[in-house]
Amino acid sequence: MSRLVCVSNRISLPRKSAAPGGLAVGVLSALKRTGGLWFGWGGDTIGHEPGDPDQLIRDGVTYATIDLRTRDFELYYNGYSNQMLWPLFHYFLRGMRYSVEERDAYESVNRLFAQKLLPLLQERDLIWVHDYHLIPLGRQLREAGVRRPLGFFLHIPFPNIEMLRVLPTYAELLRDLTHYDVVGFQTQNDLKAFYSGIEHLFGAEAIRSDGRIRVGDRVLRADVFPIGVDVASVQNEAVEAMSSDVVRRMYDSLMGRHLMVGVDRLDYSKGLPERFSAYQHFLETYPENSGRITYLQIAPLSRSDVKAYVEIRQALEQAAGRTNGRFADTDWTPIRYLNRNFPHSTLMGLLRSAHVGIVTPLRDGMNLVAKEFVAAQNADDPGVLVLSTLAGAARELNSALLVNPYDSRAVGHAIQAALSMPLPERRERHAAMLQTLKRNDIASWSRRFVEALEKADGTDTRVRAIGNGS
Ligand SMILES: O=P(O)(O)OC[C@H]1O[C@H](O[C@H]2O[C@H](CO)[C@@H](O)[C@H](O)[C@H]2O)[C@H](O)[C@@H](O)[C@@H]1O
Ligand SMILES: O=c1ccn([C@@H]2O[C@H](COP(=O)(O)OP(=O)(O)O)[C@@H](O)[C@H]2O)c(=O)[nH]1
Repeated sequence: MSRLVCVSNRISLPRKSAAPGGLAVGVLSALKRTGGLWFGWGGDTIGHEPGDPDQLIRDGVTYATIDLRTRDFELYYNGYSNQMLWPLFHYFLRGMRYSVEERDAYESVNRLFAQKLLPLLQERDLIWVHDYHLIPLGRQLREAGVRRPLGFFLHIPFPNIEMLRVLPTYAELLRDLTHYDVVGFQTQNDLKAFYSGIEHLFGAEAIRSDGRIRVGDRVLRADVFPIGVDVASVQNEAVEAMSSDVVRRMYDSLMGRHLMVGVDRLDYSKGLPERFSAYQHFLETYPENSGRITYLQIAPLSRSDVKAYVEIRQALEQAAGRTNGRFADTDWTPIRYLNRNFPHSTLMGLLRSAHVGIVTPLRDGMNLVAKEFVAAQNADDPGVLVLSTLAGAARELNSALLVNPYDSRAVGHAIQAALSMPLPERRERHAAMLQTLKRNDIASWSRRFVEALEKADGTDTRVRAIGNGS
């Protein structure tokens, strides 16, 4: 029997409320199914010298955390990961900057992760590395002698070679990815973009007719593994949260108005200023909605030390203030804008209470909130999802009202269409999306990826599954 080892920059410890990020939600669900080890940065402390990992065991999952030095946090996390790779991979060249010092810190923090992880590894482990912070980790582990199957999953979009080439070290990045046995992406588009890079660097002959990639004596599998949600658990959370104090108070405060909800980390890729403009456009074009709709935007702060995130925060405060200043009445506030995070279960209740779920990122790897909105609905009287075509989730949720997030007029129209959609159409769209979500849920995401890793191993290494989840 093998053990699953997940590695990610940030991990979500069970004693804390879940970190507001899809990666943490997804990895935790995967590990709860199979058991295993989750290794990474504890997520909220910096400044300590990284020693031996702290370990905590809960329900078959071992959480092993290390600290990050302040300088590493600055250069590796705020710098290279979030001011170079994040904007580049989301096609925002404007917010991007390259620094050799940050690139070196990225490399050395990956080496630190490899060094601290190595003593925890066991003979039959399957190792699954997550996301852009840790691309070089596979090579580092190979250099340290690890021969076990190594998988990598990218939670964010992968840029086409014409965009990737902007990165001075794009060739190293592509080469690093070839040290894994399985490389997974959210969508077919991301996979195609990866192939464009492989072809550019190694020639078309590196891509075999079965889609596998051959580089030197290594053959790897690249494929699409769209992350999903635990539909039953979201539904249960949502139903239970409806009677919680927070959701009831919010519901009562609506006084019968329609509710539109958005939930996004405060990140420029989520398209919040454009969404606020679209809402303003909607209020101007359809004035009959004045006083009859409340837009609740939950936007927990994220990466607050990075300049672009400070700027977006200021811009949004002003935009929300402008809309409320212009349209509010003595008994009505058009936008309720909250910079705080909520427990996952409470959020599911808020999503269930909404007539409209608004998810309009300018670019997003997947967007789990879009999937959770659908899963949380009452199937007899479901709300309507307005979804950006530029979110990975749009590939599967094609019965949502799909919009271009830059087109504020179209988004405004979609909000109006959502509010006036007849019940039979709402049910039909919701049923189609729910079926897709059930077919491709979080368990099938992790099962498919782990099976691909097992095949890479070639021996009987099947991962132990806890309970009867799989
Ligand atoms: O850890 P942070 O810097 O606070 O950021 C939170 C996470 O954001 C990103 O999430 C991505 O993964 C989701 C699940 O696959 C996906 O739905 C979403 O589109 C992505 O943006 C980031 O990729 C994670 O590494 C962060 O932990
Ligand atoms: O206050 C919050 C805000 C978000 N989330 C969760 O964080 C995840 C966000 O994932 P998504 O893929 O939508 O975006 P990301 O933040 O990872 O880019 C979803 O599961 C949300 O339900 C949460 O639990 N509490």
